[in-house]
Amino acid sequence: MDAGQPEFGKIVVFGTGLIGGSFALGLKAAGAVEEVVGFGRTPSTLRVAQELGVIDRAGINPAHEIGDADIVLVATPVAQMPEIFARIAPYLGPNTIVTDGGSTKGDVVAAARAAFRGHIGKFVPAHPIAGAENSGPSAARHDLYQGKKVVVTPLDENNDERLDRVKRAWALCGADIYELTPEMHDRVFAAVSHLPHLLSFALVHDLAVRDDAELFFTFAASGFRDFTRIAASHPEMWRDICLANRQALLGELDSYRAQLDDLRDALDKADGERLEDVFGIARQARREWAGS
Ligand SMILES: NC(=O)c1ccc[n+]([C@@H]2O[C@H](COP(=O)([O-])OP(=O)(O)OC[C@H]3O[C@@H](n4cnc5c(N)ncnc54)[C@H](O)[C@@H]3O)[C@@H](O)[C@H]2O)c1
Ligand SMILES: O=C(O)C(=O)C[C@]1(C(=O)O)C=C[C@@H](O)C=C1
Repeated sequence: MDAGQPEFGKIVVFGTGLIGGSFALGLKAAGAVEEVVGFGRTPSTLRVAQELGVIDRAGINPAHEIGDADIVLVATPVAQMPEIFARIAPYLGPNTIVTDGGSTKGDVVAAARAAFRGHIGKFVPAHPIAGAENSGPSAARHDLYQGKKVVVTPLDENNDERLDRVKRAWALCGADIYELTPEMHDRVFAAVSHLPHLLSFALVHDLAVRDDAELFFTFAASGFRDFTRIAASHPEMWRDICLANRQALLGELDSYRAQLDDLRDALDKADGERLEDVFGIARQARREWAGS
């Protein structure tokens, strides 16, 4: 690498929203990329992404953009990825590395294997553990990944050079890099991300469909705000995540229902000791986790 020369030449981003856009802005802020080309579902999103400086230009034909790209990041809802992988597979160049930002890994890896076949080593799966309830290019931030974790789930076919390039790109965005297997990843995030989103959507939905919903929302305060921030997240994205990881999520949901049944039983019996026990263990775990 020449002094003053960005580490990456061309980066292609499919899905220039919160996750893809923040990756592009993070690399730009680090002076680590020459050009960012965006592909989107709608021209208006790409126009906004370009106006905001998230991308330098919109791509028109993958056949002209993939072969000389250093990294192709696919950061669309996960159900869109199989078709995108199939579209770009014929055009991978000798140095092209494909990665993704999807919240689930088992389904994404399976889709990549089906599309890339003998070239699967060029696909390095990843998941930034950073985000927000906001979406689209206007939600993208150059510092979204600063001090946050990115989980890479390497494949046996990934060589060290490709793995290191993907890790390096995320590190340049300010992230700390971790590794899990795709299976372990999906089991963990079913519990600590996918279930909480499902519960938050469920609570707000339960209130929103009541005839007197307004009464409840009028008086809902900071506890409700904290519990439900993530219910403002993108429905399509969360539909895809829940369906993609539904086996692990069903397991976590069953375990949570058992916990609720236990609390219901304690309430029914006016068993304050049991309630305090559960609340106490939860409080300590939450405080230790949050460092407070
Ligand atoms: N939001 C989060 O907190 C978060 C965190 C980590 C990972 N993720 C994952 O990152 C991915 C993107 O999420 P996001 O929050 O950036 O969503 P987003 O809605 O902000 O951005 C996604 C973008 O993809 C575009 N898109 C949809 N289908 C497309 C297609 N077929 N081709 C090209 N572009 C397409 C959309 O128009 C949108 O601009 C998802 O897979 C999600 O699971 C999200
Ligand atoms: O901060 C938020 O709004 C998020 O939901 C971020 C969050 C999560 O923590 O669950 C959501 C999905 C991801 O794949 C990673 C991170």
